[in-house]
Amino acid sequence: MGQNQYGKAENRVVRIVRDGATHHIKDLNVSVALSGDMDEVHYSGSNANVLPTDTTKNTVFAFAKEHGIASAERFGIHLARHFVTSQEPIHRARVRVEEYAWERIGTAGEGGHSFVRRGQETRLAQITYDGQEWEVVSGLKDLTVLNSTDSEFRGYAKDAYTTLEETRDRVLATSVFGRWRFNWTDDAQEMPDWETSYEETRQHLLQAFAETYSRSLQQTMYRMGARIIDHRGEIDEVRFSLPNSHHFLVDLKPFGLENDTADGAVYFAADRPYGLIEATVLRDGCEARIPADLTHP
Ligand SMILES: O=c1[nH]c(=O)c2[nH]c(=O)[nH]c2[nH]1
Repeated sequence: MGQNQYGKAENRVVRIVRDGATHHIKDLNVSVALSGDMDEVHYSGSNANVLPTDTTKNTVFAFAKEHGIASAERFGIHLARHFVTSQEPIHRARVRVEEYAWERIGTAGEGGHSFVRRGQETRLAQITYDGQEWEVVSGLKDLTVLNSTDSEFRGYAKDAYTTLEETRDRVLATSVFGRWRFNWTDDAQEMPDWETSYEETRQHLLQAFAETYSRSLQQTMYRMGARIIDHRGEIDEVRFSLPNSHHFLVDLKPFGLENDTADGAVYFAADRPYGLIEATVLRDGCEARIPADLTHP
């Protein structure tokens, strides 16, 4: 018997808090994975150590009511602690959360109960607890960004199969899948403010994307990670997976039209294949722990 885990995946929990006529919404997709003393479950079929996945599902919904959802991370911490400390055979809990953002329609008060889904990105959080140490990895996916200039790609290695033309002015676009690991690992440490941390980290990432004069997506990506490490002391590791969403200049010569970047051009936005540029950026002295090929949930 090798590594094994079980739990209920993708519990879609929506919590509404009423503050008079102004309502607040948290919309999560929560996946629980438990592991521990489970060999017999697989060998003999004894379920004595198995807390049903149905129970883990119920716990997610009950905790949303009992404890509220201050943040995806806080909620995941509550759940992981509960499973590991209340069930002797469970030695480790991993809670993955996707959070969907809602934006108020109109002002709080009159339109205080009307929301429109904010489609920019999905927020991610993964909380792992083994009874002693915490690991919190937060992040986001599907945050699509584009620079319409200040991006070049030239001076690269060439061989017999190279046809790509060098460019000093291209569109740089990607859909950010980023994760970052916190150095909060112990209950004795002061917990970060998860909501502020998320908003600020997201902002640093966007700012670095916008402000970097790019010689490659690799360089831009490194700047995004380095800016987070420089400004957010609670984060030790950032991992990015960035598709290079190629925008090719269309050849319009057959129609007697020049299609030149300098005075605004027409591009073909190709969806595949795409370059896939990935890296981990680390604080000095820290080790990489976010698996390179981790996907969600
Ligand atoms: O930013 C880029 N990095 C690459 O490694 C690469 N390769 C390529 O064909 N275009 C690009 N662009």
